[in-house]
Amino acid sequence: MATIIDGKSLANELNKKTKLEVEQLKKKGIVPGLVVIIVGEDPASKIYVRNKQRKAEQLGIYSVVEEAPSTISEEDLIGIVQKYNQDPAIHGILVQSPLPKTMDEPRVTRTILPEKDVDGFHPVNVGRLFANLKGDYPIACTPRGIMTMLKHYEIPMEGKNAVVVGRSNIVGRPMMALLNNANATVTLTHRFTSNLSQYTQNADILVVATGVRHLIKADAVKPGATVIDVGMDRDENGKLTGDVDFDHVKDVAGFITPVPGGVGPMTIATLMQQIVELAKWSD
Ligand SMILES: NC(=O)C1=CN([C@@H]2O[C@H](COP(=O)(O)OP(=O)(O)OC[C@H]3O[C@@H](n4cnc5c(N)ncnc54)[C@H](OP(=O)(O)O)[C@@H]3O)[C@@H](O)[C@H]2O)C=CC1
Ligand SMILES: Nc1nc(=O)c2c([nH]1)NC[C@@H]1CN(c3ccc(C(=O)N[C@@H](CCC(=O)O)C(=O)O)cc3)C=[N+]21
Repeated sequence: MATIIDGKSLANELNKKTKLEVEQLKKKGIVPGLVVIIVGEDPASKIYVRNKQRKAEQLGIYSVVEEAPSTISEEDLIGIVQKYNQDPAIHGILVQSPLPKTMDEPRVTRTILPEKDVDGFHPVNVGRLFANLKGDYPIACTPRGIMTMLKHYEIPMEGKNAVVVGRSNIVGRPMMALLNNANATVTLTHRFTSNLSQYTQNADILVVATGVRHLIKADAVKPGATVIDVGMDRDENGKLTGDVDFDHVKDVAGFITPVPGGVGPMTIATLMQQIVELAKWSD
């Protein structure tokens, strides 16, 4: 049976380090500050935002939640972002995704100053990542958190076959770049990939982020592979589950992340890590 990658306990460790960093910064008179901007009333989004705020407060990070109605205009939303661009108490700005369909989400993202872009979604930061630039810049939290897990469990990446399923700007694309920068041979697959399992069966590292419940079954996984499940799906009883058929894949894989308790907590912990880094870099 596979080793279960314990995202929750790794996230706890990372959060402890972050808390110490916050204490150090406070001695220098810097209080890391985060604003989460949420548009509309989606209950799932609201829960995530509340979780982020609670975690920030636990770690001593100053945290603001800005709730806007779904009827807000794009100009007014951009106005809110600009207000926090100017606010010296705020080091990280997160606009919760997705925005209402009528909005040009990339345009809103571009309005965030790259040095306050805690999600790493601004094209300047995406460009830095894709060019594998060294130096200090934010990176999308979910893929970065996954890299932290892979490193912690000493999963070899160099020269390995990595397959990413899903190509969103939040997960799949930055994941592709990070694995490539770590010298894996990366294949990026998506909805139009024909014969998906032909690729996944060849993966030493398989990262799945589609939102399709149990898309990946045991016969699609190479024995001994590392399987990272980003999906946050609901089964017929409303229970949280992933894009990977965990109960069967765990008998084939070498390492596997559970849902919940895998990638999710690492995403939040990485977000906290990155606010503190942004605060440090702004000094
Ligand atoms: N735990 C965490 O921290 C996070 C979890 N999530 C979860 O991860 C999942 C994915 O999120 P996100 O990346 O934002 O999703 P998106 O909906 O933005 O993207 C989904 C991607 O999956 C691809 N896809 C859809 N169906 C298939 C299929 N049958 N075969 C192969 N590829 C397919 C799509 O392809 P195409 O581009 O061709 O349409 C697309 O690239 C969701 O469940 C989300 O809730 C997301 C972010 C963070
Ligand atoms: N601008 C922006 N940045 C994001 O990082 C972002 C976003 N928008 N929109 C939505 C997705 C989703 N996302 C998750 C974060 C934590 C958990 C998480 O903590 N999950 C727990 C369980 C939570 C539960 O029980 O419901 C777990 O997997 O154990 C899940 C999903 C961040 N996202």
